[in-house]
Amino acid sequence: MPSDQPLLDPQPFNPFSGSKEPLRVLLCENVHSSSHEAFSAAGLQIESISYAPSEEELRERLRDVHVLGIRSKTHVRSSSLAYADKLLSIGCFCIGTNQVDLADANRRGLPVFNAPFSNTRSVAEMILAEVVMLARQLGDRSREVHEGRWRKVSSGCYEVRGKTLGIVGYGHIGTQVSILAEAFGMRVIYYDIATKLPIGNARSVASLGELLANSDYVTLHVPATRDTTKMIGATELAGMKRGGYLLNASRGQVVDIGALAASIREKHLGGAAVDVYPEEPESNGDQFASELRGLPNVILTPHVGGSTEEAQESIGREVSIALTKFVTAGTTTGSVNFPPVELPQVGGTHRVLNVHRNVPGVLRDINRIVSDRNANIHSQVLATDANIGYLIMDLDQDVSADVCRDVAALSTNIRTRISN
Ligand SMILES: NC(=O)c1ccc[n+]([C@@H]2O[C@H](COP(=O)([O-])OP(=O)(O)OC[C@H]3O[C@@H](n4cnc5c(N)ncnc54)[C@H](O)[C@@H]3O)[C@@H](O)[C@H]2O)c1
Ligand SMILES: O=C(O)[C@H](O)COP(=O)(O)O
Repeated sequence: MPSDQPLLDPQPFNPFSGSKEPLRVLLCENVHSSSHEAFSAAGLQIESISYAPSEEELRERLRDVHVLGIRSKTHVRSSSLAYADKLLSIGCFCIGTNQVDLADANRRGLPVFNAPFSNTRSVAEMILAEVVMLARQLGDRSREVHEGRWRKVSSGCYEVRGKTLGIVGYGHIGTQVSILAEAFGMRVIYYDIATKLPIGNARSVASLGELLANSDYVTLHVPATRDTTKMIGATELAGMKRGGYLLNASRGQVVDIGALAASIREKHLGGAAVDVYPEEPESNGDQFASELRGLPNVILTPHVGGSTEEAQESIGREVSIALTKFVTAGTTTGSVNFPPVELPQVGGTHRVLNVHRNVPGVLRDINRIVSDRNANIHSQVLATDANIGYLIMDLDQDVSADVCRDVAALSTNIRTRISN
């Protein structure tokens, strides 16, 4: 059972990061081994598992873990974080971070990192491949020939040249898809809630409805948010062209799967390519159930949009470097839920890292502690957001442990440690 000591209470100085206890990293969901280099160089001990642990298993494992690495399927909720006494940081070895309670991690002083670009191109290439596969019904033809059935047909099969691709969410992936689609001779329109620079000849449209009504292919590249949940349901599908195609490699909850299956069965849509689902199996070999199984011209893939050797290798390096920079130097640049701080360390000093509640007077209290110890601050930087303040300071080595202990005892303290 978890201890009843929630982390939001001011903690006594926990010297684990300044002591000789080895730091441990838990990597879930087959995070690429390219991550090991940075972790090993920083002296972290690595444990890897191939699956997404359940909430209960994660809570148990987190008791003894300093750094957690996950991909898109491991849910990290407040109920797990509440008792993760040793945890310093979380790395999402992917783009999406909706699987982590980012606000709660922020309040607990835990920066979360991701890899915002490393699998972008892989997703975009898959989408273009699927546009052609849908246009030519290649998924069905391939299955038939595998089954020994020879069906050479042209009816209902088209070129993509001159057709309109509608992109919902014109961010990193959406713009890459836009470039590749134009190279194929497609017309591109897009809809985004933010004003975005059109790439090439792409044109923005004013509403989702306008995009759906004017596209032969609609591809979704939005993040999982409250607004994008079931953003494509029965009404939106009915608003698409008869014979149009829907592609979803964003997040499962963006599309109402029942409505999509009905639209295909009723032959309103000509096909769909789906990579992500509201419920996904936790590991390879698990059974997968969906209303979409067996429907004509529906390509189903097991959330592999970002699963290429190039992307995974690059993500492994990028996120492990960000995590080790945070563990060793407190750097939070690139974190998705923390104020960005990066400070070159002054030689011969110890670095104190403090996360506190963002209320007036904290810096004054901390500087008074340093001054009472007759210590010299070699460098100091503070950054804040609405909830927390994040402070790095380099101090004389002989006073750092005392200062750290006193700062950790402040009522505003969330986490304080010495990185080295
Ligand atoms: N299938 C996969 O393996 C895979 C791989 C990588 C990413 N993804 C998913 O793709 C998503 C997009 O990735 P990205 O790197 O392009 O993200 P991004 O943040 O660069 O772009 C997302 C775009 O969506 C826009 N947007 C947000 N809400 C919107 C709304 N309600 N309506 C219209 N536009 C909206 C944003 O303004 C932004 O331009 C990720 O959040 C992730 O969930 C899936
Ligand atoms: O958010 C992402 O980058 C994608 O959904 C890929 O996630 P994965 O690493 O679990 O394949």
